[in-house]
Amino acid sequence: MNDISHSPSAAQATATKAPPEVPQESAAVPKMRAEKVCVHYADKQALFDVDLDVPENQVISLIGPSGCGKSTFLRCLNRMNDTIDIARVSGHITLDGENIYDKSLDVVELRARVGMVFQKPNPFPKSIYENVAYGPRIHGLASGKRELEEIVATSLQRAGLFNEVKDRLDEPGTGLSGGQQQRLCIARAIAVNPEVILMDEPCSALDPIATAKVEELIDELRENYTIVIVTHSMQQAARVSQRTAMFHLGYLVEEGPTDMMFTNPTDKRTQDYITGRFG
Ligand SMILES: Nc1ncnc2c1ncn2[C@@H]1O[C@H](COP(=O)(O)OP(=O)(O)OP(=O)(O)O)[C@@H](O)[C@H]1O
Repeated sequence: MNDISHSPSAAQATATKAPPEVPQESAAVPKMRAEKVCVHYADKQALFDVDLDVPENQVISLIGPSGCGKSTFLRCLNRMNDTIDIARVSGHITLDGENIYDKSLDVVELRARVGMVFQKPNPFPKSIYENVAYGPRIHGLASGKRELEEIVATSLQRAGLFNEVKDRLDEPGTGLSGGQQQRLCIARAIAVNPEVILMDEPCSALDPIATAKVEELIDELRENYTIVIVTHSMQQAARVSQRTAMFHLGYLVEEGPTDMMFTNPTDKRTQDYITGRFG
């Protein structure tokens, strides 16, 4: 991954314009920042010079037609593309200002800080308890059995699942309903204290009631976590996210407050996509 020099940030530009006598408020520093991110799968380029800020404690939706690169971009944020042999990533991505592609960075640690929830709920073939306890145990987050039990209970509570499973924690996670399994996967992600949660179409395999529960949960989680969600549902993007980024053919078309993106997008491709003309 190359570090690329870049032009002054918007924050710096704004700072230049501020009257000198007014104390400058520090501009909101993004939790994550992507600059000039390109991804190739072998010879095929899937992302072109993507610049995107991920604001802290907000939900940002990535939208766009199938194959436009949303999941590829999402996977850049916790280096999941490293697991794809033919994938090559260039550009610069930071988490709290730190280059996540730095050679000295521990990728396991990064993936604990930037957790991921996948399209299809994928609990381990273990008990509900073990699904949640596994991460904290391998990351050494609990000093003993009691503390581990507390982490499991708190994570299940935060994922809105505790009351439904508290009496059967030793039953298999795979025995839960699809929606419960997805909330279990969210509890598993939360259990290792992430700062950012990446969600790749987390509701696409769920029915409307389970979807509503997960959406409600996403809204609650925003208080403590930064969330990036890939979704095909315009309604879902509108319901859960404060900001929306529109991708098309590997390019980031535009990004802005969700209500603006859905009522007054500046790019015709966004307009066409949200009105169902393609995708
Ligand atoms: N593992 C891979 N190997 C080769 N090409 C890939 C791989 N993953 C994605 N691609 C290609 O990269 C491009 C972007 O795919 P990506 O899955 O990121 O798009 P997407 O917007 O998330 O699509 P969808 O909405 O259908 O999930 C597509 O052309 C896809 O075929």
